Amino acid sequence: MTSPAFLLLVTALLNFMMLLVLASLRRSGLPGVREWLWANVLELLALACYLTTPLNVPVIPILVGNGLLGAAICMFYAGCRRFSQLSVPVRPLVISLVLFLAVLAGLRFYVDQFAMRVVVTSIYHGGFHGLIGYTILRNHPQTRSTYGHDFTTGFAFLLTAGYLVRGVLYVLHPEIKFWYTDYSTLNLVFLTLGAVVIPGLTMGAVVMAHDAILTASEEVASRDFLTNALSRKAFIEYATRQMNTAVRTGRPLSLLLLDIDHFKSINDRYGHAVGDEVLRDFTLIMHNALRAADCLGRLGGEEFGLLLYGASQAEARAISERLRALVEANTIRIGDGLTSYTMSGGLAHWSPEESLQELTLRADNALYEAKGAGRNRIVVSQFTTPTSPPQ
Ligand SMILES: Nc1nc2c(ncn2[C@@H]2O[C@H](COP(=O)(O)OP(=O)(O)OP(=O)(O)O)[C@@H](O)[C@H]2O)c(=O)[nH]1
Repeated sequence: MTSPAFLLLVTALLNFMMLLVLASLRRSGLPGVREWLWANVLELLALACYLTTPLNVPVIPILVGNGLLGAAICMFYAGCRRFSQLSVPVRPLVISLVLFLAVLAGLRFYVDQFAMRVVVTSIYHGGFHGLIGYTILRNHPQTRSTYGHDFTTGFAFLLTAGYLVRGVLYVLHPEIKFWYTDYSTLNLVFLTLGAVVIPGLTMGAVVMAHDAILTASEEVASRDFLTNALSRKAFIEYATRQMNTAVRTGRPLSLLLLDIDHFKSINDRYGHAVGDEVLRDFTLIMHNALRAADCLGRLGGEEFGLLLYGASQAEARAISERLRALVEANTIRIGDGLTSYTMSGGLAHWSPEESLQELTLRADNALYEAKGAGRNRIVVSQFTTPTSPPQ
């Protein structure tokens, strides 16, 4: 038969299993995982204290057990804050826990008020679950939906509601029996819900952590290691997406292909390491000069692609010229001296009937022309409608 003790054992088992799952994330180095692990350990210890209730040593379940469980939810909240790159308010957390335990001690050893203890516990835990839901909701990634964040937020708010209902119920019916000896359906429902609190939240945390790991590895895979510009593959994917958006919105789009002039001679003269430094310096100039929406990709060697979304043909031309002038005016320190380098560019303004390949070909031809015309210049490709062959 289902009893409160049996439910406590099931909770402990669930907890232990989630602890093992969480332990697999220790190596990830993600902030928050350590606190979530501690929350599960503390909950396991709290459950062990509750199981001693029949021994009739009230200090163990009431003060030690509730203290450990209170600390577990504080730890879980701290983990959520650390995971969301927020600081942990250690002092307020400790004060809230001490106050909570002081009130519980008063409600047991000065006036023995079981129902009031349940109300206070419900307010304490309900409040923390509300804070957990709020923290995760506030730090939900802006650009995509993530199941882990949605689940954790929803579950935490649901638990807040559950605790509030329990609190209100005990205010209205203070005659309800002591939980450990109460086999009523209502008590068992509350205990069953309580059993899934930390394991459920931990499951949400694990899914959020997996999402963060996946996002970080996607980011690494899409970036060029040396310059941090987008890799060729990621740039083409990004350009394709932007082109589809431009088709929908009718906003202008330009592609600028950039190439550092005489880069081979920089390598030959100063060595490969300095060549690498020039590549990094070049990317830095671009990133400092561009808007976040303008995307730079390294297409290979010393050739880069820049997608200018939303800029008219005249604007794209002015931006390209400004970038060229910035590179020309820039100096880079090599050993004791300074040196400078230049770049050439081929600019093509997108016409809606053009594919990405056709646009790239035009920009590439313009770049070739810029090199042939003496380098350190931007050549603009003009789109011409292909004429249909005579009938
Ligand atoms: N340091 C360094 N060099 C690279 C890297 N990738 C390619 N290169 C070098 O870039 C050089 C490109 O040389 P070229 O294609 O002849 O171009 P260039 O010398 O800039 O001549 P123009 O483009 O005609 O002005 C080659 O020597 C490659 O070895 C890299 O990641 N680091």
